[in-house]
Amino acid sequence: MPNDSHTLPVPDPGVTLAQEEPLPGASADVFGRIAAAPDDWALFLDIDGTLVDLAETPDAIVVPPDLPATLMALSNRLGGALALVTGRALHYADVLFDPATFPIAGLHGAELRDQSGAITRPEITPAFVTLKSELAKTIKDWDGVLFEDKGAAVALHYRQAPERCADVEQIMRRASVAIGGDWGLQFGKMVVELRPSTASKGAAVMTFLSQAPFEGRKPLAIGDDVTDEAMFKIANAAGGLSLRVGPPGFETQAQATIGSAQAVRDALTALATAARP
Ligand SMILES: O=P(O)(O)OC[C@H]1O[C@H](O[C@H]2O[C@H](CO)[C@@H](O)[C@H](O)[C@H]2O)[C@H](O)[C@@H](O)[C@@H]1O
Repeated sequence: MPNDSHTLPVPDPGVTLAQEEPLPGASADVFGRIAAAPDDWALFLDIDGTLVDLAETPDAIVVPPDLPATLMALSNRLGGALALVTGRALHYADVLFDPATFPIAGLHGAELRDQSGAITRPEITPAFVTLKSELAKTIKDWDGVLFEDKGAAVALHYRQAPERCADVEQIMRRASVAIGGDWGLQFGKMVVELRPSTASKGAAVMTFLSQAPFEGRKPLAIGDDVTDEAMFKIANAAGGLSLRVGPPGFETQAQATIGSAQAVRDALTALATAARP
């Protein structure tokens, strides 16, 4: 009996080309290309602002109940070539998608767990532990400023106190000078972080691409923030595709944009459930 479901296009969730002249290999039909050849592609997915909507605080995000299973189905479809690449600490990200687990890079690439489950983690020095506790003490009376201890990284969030932006930047710049070159500043959405200076989402994507089951596949990187630019660059250089979540018009290395985290989820769901060609 003929099965022509593979001829049904994967719905285009509103992908917009970032450039007037698309880069070679870029296409508005990003997800359709993957649906047509799932064995050729690997997916690298940011979490906050990409898989889940941004929220007032890091703990207030809502993971849609069907998202872990959707990602697992998609991972199976791609032969396991799906990795999360996040600024969150690895253990925190795992909890979000429990019981599903994936290869993952945490702390903007400083931590990495590969397909075999092997984990690499940066050292947390006593000096960094002391610095974190001094930061926590300094901001304890700053209403609305949140301290996020991520182990080998630390974040100060000012989403609930935007008027504290300059104070947060200043204290983190000072902390960066105090701790020295092993840690670097990472700016993000209403947040300033100190993360291991070797951390790079681009380097993490490169590491994954050198290993099974990612090796030999073209990467699609999807993200929404400054930290994701490094993985866009690597995905482009590797002959893959890159999508930035948000409206068009931002300066970005991404080849195209997609409107929202909801649009990303819809596209991934369609991809996970589309019939195999
Ligand atoms: O690389 P990502 O997976 O996008 O992680 C980046 C940072 O995400 C989290 O902070 C951001 O999301 C929060 C929840 O929506 C929001 O309240 C905050 O303002 C955002 O900056 C996370 O808390 C950080 O550790 C990540 O580095």
